[in-house]
Amino acid sequence: MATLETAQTIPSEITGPGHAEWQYLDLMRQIWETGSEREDRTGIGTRSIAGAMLRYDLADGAMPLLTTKRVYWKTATREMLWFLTGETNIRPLVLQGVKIWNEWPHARYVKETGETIDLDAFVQRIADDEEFAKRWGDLGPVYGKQWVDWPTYRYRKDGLYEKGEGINQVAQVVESLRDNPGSRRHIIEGWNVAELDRMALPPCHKTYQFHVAGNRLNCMLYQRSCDVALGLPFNLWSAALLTRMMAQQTDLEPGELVWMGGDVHLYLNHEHLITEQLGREPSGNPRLEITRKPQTIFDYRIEDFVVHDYAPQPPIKAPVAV
Ligand SMILES: Nc1nc(=O)c2c([nH]1)NC[C@@H]1CN(c3ccc(C(=O)N[C@@H](CCC(=O)O)C(=O)O)cc3)CN21
Ligand SMILES: O=c1ccn([C@H]2C[C@H](O)[C@@H](COP(=O)(O)O)O2)c(=O)[nH]1
Repeated sequence: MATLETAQTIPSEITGPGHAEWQYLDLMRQIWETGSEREDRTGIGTRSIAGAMLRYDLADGAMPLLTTKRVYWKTATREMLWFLTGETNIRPLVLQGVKIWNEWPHARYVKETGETIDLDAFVQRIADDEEFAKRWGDLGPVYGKQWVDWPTYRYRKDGLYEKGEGINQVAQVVESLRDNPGSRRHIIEGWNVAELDRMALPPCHKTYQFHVAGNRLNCMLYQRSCDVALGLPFNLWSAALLTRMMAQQTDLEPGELVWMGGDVHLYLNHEHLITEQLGREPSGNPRLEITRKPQTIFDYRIEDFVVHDYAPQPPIKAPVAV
């Protein structure tokens, strides 16, 4: 009875033309129809536009989780928890069955050793052989490292310098949100200019800024480069997830997620995905429940997250551009 009543009273803004997911689908259509075609680093080619913004209200557990294809939110959540550990080796992800970062270490291994090992065999070796993983599974000082252990240097009297203590930006932002909510400096930055050349990929979701409005916590993410078909569904989920965890830790209510993209593109070999997905309509309103309040932002576990009301349309597979 209660369910039926709820179903009948859902306002049209939520299920109909005003569904928040149309922002994503409209962006996809706009890029495909008007984007400028260009060659890109991966050699695949994209259609691309400069600058875009998406806004999602996170009140009442709402999440920007796409319903027009299945998004593997647990995979994205495991990746976020991995960032928060400061880890940059893919082995912990591999051991949890998360495959999204495998292509990059594999490509480096093949390039540097000249050995022709296929991706699955390489990944199996990362899982089985800790020493091998240490040597070949690292992505360099990517997100996790910069977020929780941004390197510093101390200058000595003799003119040389030595390593200082790393900076935990995530912990600092939790503190500043608690102690100085009105600050305009609640920023987590991944773009460490001096270390870009050692990263497998320079950060895409590079700048997170938090904003406290009353008792609500808003988050703005600037993403310099965005693979709209494969990356963005993950990036939206993860940014909203981080916002929710931050809000819980600072006793604030989740507010709005404002996503801003720089080079926002679709890969030319994703045409089948795009055509299929643009023929679908969003439906339903998935919600995230966090079942426990951990001691700190670094103590969340995958079991703490439960998604309700997620009945997506089928997944649409597409190759990732390496
Ligand atoms: N070209 C490109 N696009 C990206 O989105 C991307 C990169 N490179 N490099 C670094 C990370 C890795 N990311 C990835 C990589 C693969 C998938 C992917 O294949 N997703 C599939 C299956 C996911 C799964 O099996 O769990 C999907 O259908 O979403 C998504 C994000 C996001 N990033
Ligand atoms: O979280 C992510 C990580 C990566 N991407 C995409 C964006 C681009 O298509 C590539 C990165 O290539 P660059 O040449 O370094 O821009 O990966 C994403 O969308 N989200």
